[in-house]
Amino acid sequence: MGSPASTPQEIAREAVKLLTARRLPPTPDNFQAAYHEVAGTRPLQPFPLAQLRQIAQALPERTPAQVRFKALFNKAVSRHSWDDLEKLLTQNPLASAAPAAAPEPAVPRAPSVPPASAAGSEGALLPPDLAEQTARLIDVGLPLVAADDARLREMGEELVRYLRLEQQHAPTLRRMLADYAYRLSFGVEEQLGVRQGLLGLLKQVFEHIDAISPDNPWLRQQMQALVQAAQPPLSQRRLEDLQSRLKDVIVKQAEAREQTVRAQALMRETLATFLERLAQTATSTGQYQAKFEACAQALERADSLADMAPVVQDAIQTARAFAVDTQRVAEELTELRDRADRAEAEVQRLRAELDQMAELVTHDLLTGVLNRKGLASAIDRETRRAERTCTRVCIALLDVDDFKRLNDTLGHLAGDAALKHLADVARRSLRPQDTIGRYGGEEFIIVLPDTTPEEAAGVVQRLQRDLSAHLFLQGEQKVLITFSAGITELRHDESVEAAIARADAAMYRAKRAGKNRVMTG
Ligand SMILES: Nc1nc2c(ncn2[C@@H]2O[C@H](COP(=O)(O)OP(=O)(O)OP(=O)(O)O)[C@@H](O)[C@H]2O)c(=O)[nH]1
Repeated sequence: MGSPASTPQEIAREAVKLLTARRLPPTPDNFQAAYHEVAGTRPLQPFPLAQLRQIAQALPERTPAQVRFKALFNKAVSRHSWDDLEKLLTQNPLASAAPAAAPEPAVPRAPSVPPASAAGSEGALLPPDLAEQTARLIDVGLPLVAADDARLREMGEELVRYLRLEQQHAPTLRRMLADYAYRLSFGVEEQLGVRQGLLGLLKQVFEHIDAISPDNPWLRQQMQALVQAAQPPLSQRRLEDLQSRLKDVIVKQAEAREQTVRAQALMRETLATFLERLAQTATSTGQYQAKFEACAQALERADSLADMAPVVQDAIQTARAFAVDTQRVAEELTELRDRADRAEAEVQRLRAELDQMAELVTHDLLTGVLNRKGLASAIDRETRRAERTCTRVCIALLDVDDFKRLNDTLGHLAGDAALKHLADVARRSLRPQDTIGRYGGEEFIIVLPDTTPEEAAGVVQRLQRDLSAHLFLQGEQKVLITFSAGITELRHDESVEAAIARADAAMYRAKRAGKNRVMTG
């Protein structure tokens, strides 16, 4: 070889010579190798276009992030750009954080996290307060979202632990958050499905109970209220109310069923015995009557004392048998009376038992709101909740104005309907967390959790406005129902009775001040 080749033509020529000298066939690969050897350069690997296109085709496209990743991959391949491919494979979160196990299913994902270099945060540390807030956010939600998913709970707890370390590495945190969010999206969807399914089931159960309920207007009304109450949105209070109403329904149903069964059994038994005795008495009386008549005829026909003697004997025997039979009937009747007495005692006992069961009922029969007993437990529950959550709870005592006059002019039934109207408007007007109950006669109590006396006054005044907007209809007549109210805050260190007495005193002040107003005590 002379002076080193410097132009491509010279290099090519030298390369051909080299192939000839080595007796190698001039294939493109051999020529390329000889060319680089002469030029003293590194042989370039050809760009594996076909193989990369094959890989691109196999890439999944189930999530928006995957679709984006595939588009970028295809673009880099079309441009034969190793640089773009390298960037894409090393910096894209989808490539670096993809779960090793199953491929990602088609679930909506949060917009993908920008590449670390783009965010300029590679290796950046999270401010401690932000880390703690994020940890709390995840920690607080875990019992709900991971209740039925042990893996999600594990991932959440791991994330919380990591966030509570002294420092967090941004790419690691990004990966952990992406994995958690990905799994969480399933968990939330599952929980929503379960919730909807349960509500549907509850509604079906209520409708079924309604269909088999005895024809009792109160029960029917309660069942309809239950079906209505089992609609979203649900709250803990609504569920407690549902539970308490369902208890009432169960007690009432048991009561109605037992009463019916007992009454039917007693009636059937008494009737059967009565008919049996009637038949017996009729038969035996008829038989004796015939015998006595036969004796009388024989006596008439008898001419002598000797003829009479057997007839008399027969008559005496018949009379004795009649007496024995009568005695037996008397004894049986006494036994029947004893049985009736025992049945009566049983009915009394049952009635006492039913009275006891009625004690368990927590809702007012007329208006459907809580009764005194239900109110007592609602107040107790809210007081304890307020203590636990360090919040305030108020009660408002409402007394309908001039109710006696309404009863006197429109009748007692209209008075009843007016109370029901008030309860219905109140139920619609009050906030979901408030509870109303009938304290007695024309008095109602509203329990207002997490409320100051001023806010409570606002709630009650809104109810007054709603009552003016929804007049009570009695036939053609529109009647305005007003009430006076006393409001007080429940204190932890006093009895409920003391608080009610204070609300009552405030309510009386409202009456004296001209009615249809609210006072705080
Ligand atoms: N229709 C009906 N009336 C009731 C019921 N409970 C109590 N009442 C009547 O409510 C009336 C209350 O009368 P009062 O205590 O004099 O009060 P008022 O007429 O509302 O007068 P003020 O309270 O001073 O506005 C009485 O006549 C009771 O008989 C009920 O369940 N139905």
